[in-house]
Amino acid sequence: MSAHAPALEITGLTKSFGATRALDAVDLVVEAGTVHCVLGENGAGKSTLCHMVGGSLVPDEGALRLYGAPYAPRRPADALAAGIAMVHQHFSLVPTLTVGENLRLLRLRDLPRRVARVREEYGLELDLDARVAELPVGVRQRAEIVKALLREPRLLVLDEPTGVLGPAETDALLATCRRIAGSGHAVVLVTHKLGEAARAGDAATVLRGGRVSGGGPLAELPPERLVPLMIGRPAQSLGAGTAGTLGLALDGDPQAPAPEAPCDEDAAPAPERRAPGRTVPGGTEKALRLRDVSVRRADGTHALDAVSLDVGFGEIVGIAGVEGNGQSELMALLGGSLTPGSGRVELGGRDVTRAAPRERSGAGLGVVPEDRLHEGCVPRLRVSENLFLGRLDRFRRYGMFLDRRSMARAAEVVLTEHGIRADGPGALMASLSGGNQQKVVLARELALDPLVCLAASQPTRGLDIGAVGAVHSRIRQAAAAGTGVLVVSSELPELLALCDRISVAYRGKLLGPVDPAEPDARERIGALMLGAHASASASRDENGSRGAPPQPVPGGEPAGR
Ligand SMILES: Nc1ncnc2c1ncn2[C@@H]1O[C@H](COP(=O)(O)OP(=O)(O)OP(=O)(O)O)[C@@H](O)[C@H]1O
Repeated sequence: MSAHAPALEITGLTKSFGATRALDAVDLVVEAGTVHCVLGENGAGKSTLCHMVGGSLVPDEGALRLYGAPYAPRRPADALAAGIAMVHQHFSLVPTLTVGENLRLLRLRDLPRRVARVREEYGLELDLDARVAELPVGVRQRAEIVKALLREPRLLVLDEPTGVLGPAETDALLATCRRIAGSGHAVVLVTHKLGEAARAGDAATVLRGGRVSGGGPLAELPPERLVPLMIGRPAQSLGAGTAGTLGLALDGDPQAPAPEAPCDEDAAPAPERRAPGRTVPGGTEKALRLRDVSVRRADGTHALDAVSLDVGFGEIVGIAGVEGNGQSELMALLGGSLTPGSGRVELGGRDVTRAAPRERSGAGLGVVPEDRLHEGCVPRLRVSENLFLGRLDRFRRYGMFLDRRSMARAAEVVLTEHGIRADGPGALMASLSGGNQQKVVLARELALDPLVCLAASQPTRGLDIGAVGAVHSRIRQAAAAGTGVLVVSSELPELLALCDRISVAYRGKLLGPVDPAEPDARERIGALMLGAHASASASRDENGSRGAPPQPVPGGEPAGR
């Protein structure tokens, strides 16, 4: 190892998958003692690059050097042996085991000491006895990060680690990155959030269509310069709501007209903020109604505790809250994978409490789950099949044969409309980049006919800065057409920009609601997230009935724990 050699030096890295050139002669230098951000739109090649550094993919061409020495990993074990730890977009923990059992699989010496060190040094807490399958994705992600840090790596590669983390966890992780860099090691951080890059990064490389479109020290790359490198249009073309969701403060006019080049947002124009309270006549019926719904966990604690919630036709209702306060169970309940112990779920006045998932989507309940790869799509099926999952009968001839050609044609239209990058409708879902998989699931659920209610968890998680605005526009359009929309999000700016009202999940209850138009909405939601009841009305539940007011606590622990 040479004293001044870069931590990682990549030259001419090239990788193709069939006809898709995912990376094309990419050069990148990560200096030791720095955090290097890799930025770029969905499908730009960021994960492919991480996989090659981590040894799970072998380049077609190009070379890597690690701290000055040639480095050519053929498998993940080679990367581990070289002192590289990876946190990928998709989870690697075994879901049926506990967190502790998963960590023991690493066969590291001194495991308890290492766990204690990571806890103390980085402030990353973990319940070692919790079963991974029962953890919210944010906590699972934290476990993945702890697992990587236990190896005390000299290069840490994080592929979009903060998407599933709450604000406090994100802060802790970014501080962790800085600490690793401060100790002379290096971090490669893939993110869509320019605010995070600016806070934690020293330098950046931007990829576009598999090539390097620019880069340099982040001090010299303000958003005005980075955004065009990433998406080929100016930063001002992103609306203020989109910018907020991405943790990006934009100078200048956020409502500046979009450029002439076609883009996702052009395909779905909509105002940045909708008029509140718009409803479609529907009598007293609601698009979605939950009444006194309770769900218990295996240990007997309440994941949902007598929750009542109404989503009117044409209304966008947000659910904020620290992850682990019942949001996952609420989504599982709406998707039909969880049946409540008591209570009732109605869709447009129809009882769907015990309806199977297929029956629900047939009745007009669109669900975008938080873990779309495992719950929202079938990775081994084609993109076209995933787009029309549950509605394949539409393409049957004589009641049995699938007309694949007309299905592919219909899928092509959706891919273009939603700006989904895939090697055609026949590509396997597993071959799409994470952001493009997300777009497929959203496109499918938005296309339900009828669409009475759309329940979406973290709808813009993992999407690039161009796609976030397009998804917000589509959600507003669906509401304008009369669909009731429920958005569960850990991004408060996203909820404030989109919703007519916001409730807060806290220990299995829904507190509020809060009107996002109120000047102190952000503070009130923040207080409710910590269990405080910001005002007398805020401690009413969604029915207007008063529940037992929660006691303020120093931190939003998971429900019932
Ligand atoms: N195993 C594979 N088979 C076929 N194509 C693939 C495979 N893996 C990646 N690709 C393609 O390579 C391109 C780059 O994908 P990659 O996952 O690296 O993008 P990304 O920048 O990480 O995107 P995102 O921000 O959405 O995660 C995409 O067009 C993707 O469809």
